[in-house]
Amino acid sequence: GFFGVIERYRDRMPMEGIDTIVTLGEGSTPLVPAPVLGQVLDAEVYVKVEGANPTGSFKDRGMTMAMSKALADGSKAVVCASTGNTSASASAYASRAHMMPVVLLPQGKIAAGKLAQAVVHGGRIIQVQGNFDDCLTIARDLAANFPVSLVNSVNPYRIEGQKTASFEIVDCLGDAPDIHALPVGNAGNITAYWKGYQEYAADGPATHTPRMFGFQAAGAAPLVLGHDVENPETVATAIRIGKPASGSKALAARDDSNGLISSVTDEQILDAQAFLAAKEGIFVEPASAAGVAGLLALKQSGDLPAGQRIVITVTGNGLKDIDTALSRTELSTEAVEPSTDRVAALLGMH
Ligand SMILES: Cc1ncc(COP(=O)(O)O)c(/C=C/C(=O)C(=O)O)c1O
Repeated sequence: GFFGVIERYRDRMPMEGIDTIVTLGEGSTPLVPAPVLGQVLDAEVYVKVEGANPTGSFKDRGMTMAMSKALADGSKAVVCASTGNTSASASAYASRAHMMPVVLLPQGKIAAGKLAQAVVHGGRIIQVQGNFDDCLTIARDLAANFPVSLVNSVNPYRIEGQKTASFEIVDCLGDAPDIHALPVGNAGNITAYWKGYQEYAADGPATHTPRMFGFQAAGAAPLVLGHDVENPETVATAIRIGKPASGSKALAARDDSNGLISSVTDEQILDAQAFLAAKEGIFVEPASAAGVAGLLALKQSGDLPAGQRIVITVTGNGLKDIDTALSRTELSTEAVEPSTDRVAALLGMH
């Protein structure tokens, strides 16, 4: 029947005090084999397509839990800072729960698709003249001083919901992969995956945990540099974050899993986005391709062991940010009068 991630993994979720589930049927997303990418990486590669969630990103997994808890707490409004996908998801799930979404966005740095989502769901949208980190500081202050629930990934219920992606991967593959690669911004998602894999290895069907490979954009890589980045810059606006709220947890996931957190350039990110679309038929927004870009770079430098089973999470749907995707496309469209012969001729069909 109609179910989301809470119903599917209810016995592993903190349901205390929650009796109404706010859900849009999130989760159960495709785990797509990527043979072309596997060939290049000399690995067995699967892509976890999180853009297939109801609002087009992995945030929905966390939002169903955070919104259900906010409803249980009697909140009338929720607040979040966002680079776009959290606000899109919070707006949808808050509307579903008849709560007022308040979203704080870095002025002028949000992809059009994501802004459109917050607008149509009727969120109170405030563009802050600063970056995501400034927005998060304000959101946390508001939640601390006013009766609104904070639904950023510092909210543990977000992490609880997002860990379900690891469960799905293990349930599908029969065990954990050797390596799990994904983008890292505010670092909630890598924290959630690691938690899920640990839980499933402790008392679930997994016999081991994977190495966590996180990738940041070179212009927004505080976890690689070892210090905050005051003015993060990247075309991958979703991960244009300089002070990751879950940074210490991400470093723990890296160390405890014998993994790594590295950075990739905007060029590498956009090349990976184009590769995925052209060679595997998977269209993701720029930040989502950071994991693919990172693995390609590791292979290039001889730092990727061969023959591994690798899962790469691509975090958001390509439709969120079509301007960036189209900004580089060499392929031009062709116009022709309405005649089959003309079209056939254009296509070289004789
Ligand atoms: C497409 C996409 N890919 C990767 C990330 C990084 O995840 P985290 O490391 O858990 O932050 C985000 C994050 C977005 C926000 O932080 C927000 O929407 O406010 C994203 O939208």
